[in-house]
Amino acid sequence: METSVVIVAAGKGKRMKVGKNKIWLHLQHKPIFQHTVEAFIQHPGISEVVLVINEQDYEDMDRWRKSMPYSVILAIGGAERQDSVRNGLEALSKSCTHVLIHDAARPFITAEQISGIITKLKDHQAVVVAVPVKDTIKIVGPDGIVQATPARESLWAVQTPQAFPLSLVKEAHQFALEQGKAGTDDAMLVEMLGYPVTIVDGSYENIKVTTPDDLWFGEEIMKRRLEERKRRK
Ligand SMILES: Nc1ccn([C@@H]2O[C@H](COP(=O)(O)OP(=O)(O)OP(=O)(O)O)[C@@H](O)[C@H]2O)c(=O)n1
Ligand SMILES: C[C@](O)(CO)[C@H](O)COP(=O)(O)O
Repeated sequence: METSVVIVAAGKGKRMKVGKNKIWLHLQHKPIFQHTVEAFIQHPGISEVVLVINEQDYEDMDRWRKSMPYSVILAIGGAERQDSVRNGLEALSKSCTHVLIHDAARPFITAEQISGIITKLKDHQAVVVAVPVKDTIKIVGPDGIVQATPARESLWAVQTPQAFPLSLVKEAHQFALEQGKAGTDDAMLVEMLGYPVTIVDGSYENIKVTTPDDLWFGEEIMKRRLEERKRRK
């Protein structure tokens, strides 16, 4: 089993409202995407890292990559996240058998969570990190009227990483492309092929930095983790 990671960083960051791709914003003096890349690069279970970026970020990203003491493969993203993932999968080396797919915008992923998903992948087809939802979720119609309230016990908020055998996730993306299907995560495309997807416990800290309020929350998480690390030394 040779496991790689595809980290997608080719979004626009529109909801962050800073006029540029949010992955360049800093948390604890480091760009968001660098925290994410380092979580995987330092993990013994990960063989290679493919970072999917915007074409217009290529020059800056190439400069950043050359200044780092580790190797990252760059690939160019597409219009939607699904297109970026597909391009990233194509950039993986021939020896790769399994892949984790992760959002660059989730820099709080830990080594323990990466290990957990890799271990689970040894005897499951598809594995996603998720947490039970804390709020009551309602299905609301376009008229603003509540249509249903699903039982909370069965609702999980799904995060990344999501992990798959490479051949399976490639087949799922190819199927979606041919059928014109879109999924908001990669597991959804695998579900369309009829394969079971298994949950592994995530963390409420593994947020996707999406809106401005996520930045101050993220700073607090990073600061606390750094202090804990210092205390342990
Ligand atoms: N065409 C796209 C769209 C998204 N992403 C990546 O997918 C992850 C999750 O997407 P999201 O947080 O929604 O990022 P953005 O698309 O950048 O945000 P927004 O929807 O606010 O523009 C991010 O790491 C983002 O860079 C990508 O690689 N290619
Ligand atoms: C893949 C994902 O992070 C799982 O929660 C999420 O669906 C990405 O969503 P977005 O549409 O890119 O915000």
